[in-house]
Amino acid sequence: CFVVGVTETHYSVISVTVYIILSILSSANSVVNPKELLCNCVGNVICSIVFGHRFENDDPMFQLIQNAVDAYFNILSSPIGAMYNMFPRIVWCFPGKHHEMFAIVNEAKAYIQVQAEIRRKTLNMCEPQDFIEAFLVKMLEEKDDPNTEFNNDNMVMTAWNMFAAGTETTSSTLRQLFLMMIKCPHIQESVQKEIDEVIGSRVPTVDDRVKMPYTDAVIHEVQRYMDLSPTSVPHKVIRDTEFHNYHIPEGTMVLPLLSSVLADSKLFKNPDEFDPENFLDENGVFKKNDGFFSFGVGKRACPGEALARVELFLFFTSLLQRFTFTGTKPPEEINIEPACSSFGRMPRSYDCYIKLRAEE
Ligand code: HEM
Repeated sequence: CFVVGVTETHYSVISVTVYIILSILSSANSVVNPKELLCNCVGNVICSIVFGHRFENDDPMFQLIQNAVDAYFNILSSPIGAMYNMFPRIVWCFPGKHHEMFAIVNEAKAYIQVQAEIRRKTLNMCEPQDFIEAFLVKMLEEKDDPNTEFNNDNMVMTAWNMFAAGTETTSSTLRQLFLMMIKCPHIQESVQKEIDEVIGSRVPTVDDRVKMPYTDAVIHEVQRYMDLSPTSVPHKVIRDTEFHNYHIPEGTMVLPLLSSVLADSKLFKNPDEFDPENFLDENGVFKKNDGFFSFGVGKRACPGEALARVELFLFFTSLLQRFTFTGTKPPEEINIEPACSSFGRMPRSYDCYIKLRAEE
């Protein structure tokens, strides 16, 4: 099956980074809200994987997908979304914005389907070029297996899931990362110092991460502190289960409370504070922490973790290598506490200056 290796991912991220840097350059030194910029670049990484190429930001098909993801998250974060998650059949019968959301998500899925039809005609079984082609190859290989999961519906759904699960999560984390840099300029300076020493002016690579414990610790700590998905996603117990003297009957819905671990004072010093030292030992070496549950844990943990970690590292270092982020108000007035929605904890909207470091 098509596996997105680190190298392919790396090149997708880097090619998208060039565009984001160019977009920032055109608005450097003026006030910007980084949301659209970051959503577009993360969205284009998923496009590179699913469709095999990136889009211009004003491409109508790219905008269709971005709007579908946006509508999906707006509903997911709203009370109607929370109600729909619990009582889908009842809420479906009521009028409301969720119907508009389903309509636009269906348009995005129809686009994925059209792209699959185009690829079906010229499919090279030996060299799939993107996720859709790889899925089609698997469908053909397993066409005689009555139990195969590789069918058309699953192709469309998994491609859409890459957008739904892999864009807002990563771009929100990036927004929170840069917000923390604005709030804590001394931390931003230390990250930039490490970038200058380890990477200099060349293009960052994933291999740099092991040589950059401080930067890695900052990224981990931002993820821990922001606690993007406090209750993870609901799971259902598939058989009667005994767990720590509790009997959990088959069919029970279970919500893993990731926050209870991410904010455990036995695992993290001052868990309510933002402190990269949580992931560093006394010699400044990166220290793994078993309580880092931002991507969930176990068999159903996030399958996009490796991709997300590459994106966070490469976008963060590529941008701080060239730019410094500063706020439009003094750091002490900046609220870094993520806003709670029914879906998760999202960074607050903010404006900032993105200044070229060469001009500092
Ligand atoms: C910073 C970025 C991300 C965070 C914090 C994150 C976090 C999570 C969490 C907490 C879960 C639930 C795990 C569980 O049920 O225990 C999850 C599931 C999932 N994530 Fe991510 N994720 C991120 C990025 C991505 C990316 C980039 C992709 C794919 C391109 C992705 C695809 C998925 C999918 C498909 C699931 C559902 C897995 C299942 O149901 O078995 N995620 N993610």
